[in-house]
Amino acid sequence: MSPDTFDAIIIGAGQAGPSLAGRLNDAGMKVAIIERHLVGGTCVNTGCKPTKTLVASAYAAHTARRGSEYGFTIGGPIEIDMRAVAARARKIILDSRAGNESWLAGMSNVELIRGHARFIASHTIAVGERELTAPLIFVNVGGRANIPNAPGVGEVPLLTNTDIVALEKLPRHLVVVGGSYIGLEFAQMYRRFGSEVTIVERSDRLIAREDPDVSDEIRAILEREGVTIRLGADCIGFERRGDEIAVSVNCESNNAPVIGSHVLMAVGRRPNTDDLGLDKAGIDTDGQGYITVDDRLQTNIPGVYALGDCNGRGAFTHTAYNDFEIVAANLLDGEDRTVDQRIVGYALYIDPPLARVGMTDAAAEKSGRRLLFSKRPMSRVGRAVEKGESQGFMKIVADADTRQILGAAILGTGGDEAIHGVLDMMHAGQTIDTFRWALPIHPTVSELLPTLLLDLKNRGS
Ligand SMILES: Cc1cc2nc3c(=O)[nH]c(=O)nc-3n(C[C@H](O)[C@H](O)[C@H](O)COP(=O)(O)OP(=O)(O)OC[C@H]3O[C@@H](n4cnc5c(N)ncnc54)[C@H](O)[C@@H]3O)c2cc1C
Ligand SMILES: NC(=O)c1ccc[n+]([C@@H]2O[C@H](COP(=O)([O-])OP(=O)(O)OC[C@H]3O[C@@H](n4cnc5c(N)ncnc54)[C@H](O)[C@@H]3O)[C@@H](O)[C@H]2O)c1
Repeated sequence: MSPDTFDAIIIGAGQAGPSLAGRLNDAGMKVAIIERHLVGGTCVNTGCKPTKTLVASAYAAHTARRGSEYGFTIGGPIEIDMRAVAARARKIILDSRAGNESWLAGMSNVELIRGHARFIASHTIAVGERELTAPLIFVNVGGRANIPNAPGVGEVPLLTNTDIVALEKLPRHLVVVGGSYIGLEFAQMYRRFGSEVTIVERSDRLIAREDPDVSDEIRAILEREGVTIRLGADCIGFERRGDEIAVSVNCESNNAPVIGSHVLMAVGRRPNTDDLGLDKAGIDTDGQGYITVDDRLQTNIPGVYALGDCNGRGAFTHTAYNDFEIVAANLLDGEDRTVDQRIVGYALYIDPPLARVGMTDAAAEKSGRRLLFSKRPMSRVGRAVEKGESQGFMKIVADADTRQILGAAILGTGGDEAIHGVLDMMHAGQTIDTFRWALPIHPTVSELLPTLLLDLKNRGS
């Protein structure tokens, strides 16, 4: 049987694949896009979309409970209907997935093939009985929750993001293993829905890739809402206790386990590359299974590219999408775009959100530059005070010699939007002296960014 020939094959219909299919289709190329599970991938079905939808429900409930602070009362306690909450998320998922599917169906040169794809040679893919070949192959297979090999794994039910976004029952006590993006978003959300929540984190602080002041403030925000935090959990293990699960935190016998009704595992992701036949194609990976790519996202095999979470160069929807933009610009528009040109920002959607761009203070200090710092509490941001949401702070670190912004964090209301002012200035290569003269709108969180720049000082001064 000779393989079906295409101009391009895309494996995975997540955050890069469908957009790339669209561009290749418009260029008149014959394209196969292969999806083994749900069109839209993680973000649409079990990641960003359902999570942010659930965060919105939790925020509404939290604000309703704070009614008296705003001058209104609600006739009775706030009751959460988890079936209705889950149904709202499900609708947004299904609408988005259907939108993606009809978009792909409308591409006349693109065939969507359902099934698990694996390489059988460097430019040949098998899907079930069918074989396909193309000079260009784009791997966009994403990742899944990593479940570590700890005592009790396989013996007790453990939830991942896939299960928890569809939960229709309120846990009595949710134990969240991992205090980073996934763990923190679900921890606060479920506390607001009414569960008892404990975060169990191995490191000695939450979201340890951020600066310590960010970790400390996030901890304080969560503790104010009644989330229990157990840090330094270096000996995770699970055991059934009747209907509940005992999660051991430390191995010392005097350290009591946490007893929960449900356990969410949020200890990182692993790439979906172990069942892809990469060895048959001779495609290199790193020690953790991420596909090795150059700055133009090409693997060691010419014509084979890896985009999105599976290349280890980003772990966000916007980095996956930007991978598509880079590859499309280089192949179709005659541009020369590279991954190292991008300045990455991201947001952690607790409330208030943490928005970040560029370097942390710690990374800036390590770089050996002469630095300027500025920090302002959200209690001195009028818009935050007026909204009754004044927890957190905003801060910027800049290079004292080049006068360029190196990084910023806004842990505060509206921070996920306001950070783009900094991100855009950094992208445009502008200095603090240009940004300082931008005329912002009052009252906004962004209006304090120029003021923050005026306050930049050496750490000692
Ligand atoms: C709970 C959660 C919340 C998140 N929230 C955010 C957020 O707010 N903002 C943000 O930027 N990012 C967020 N992310 C991360 C974001 O979802 C991912 O970075 C993004 O989905 C990566 O896109 P991708 O295209 O690389 O992979 P995916 O979206 O995972 O898509 C990969 C696709 O490939 C398919 N596939 C895999 N192997 C094969 C195969 N062999 N054959 C055929 N098909 C295959 C999969 O079924 C899947 O559909 C979140 C993630 C999680 C888990
Ligand atoms: N808002 C967003 O953009 C968003 C939201 C959710 C997820 N995501 C993406 O999903 C990815 C995965 O998120 P994540 O939070 O699962 O992973 P992560 O890699 O960001 O953090 C994992 C956390 O688990 C801890 N940990 C690891 N092993 C442990 C153990 N045995 N016991 C206790 N703690 C342990 C780590 O110290 C770390 O704090 C992120 O890289 C992120 O890009 C993004």
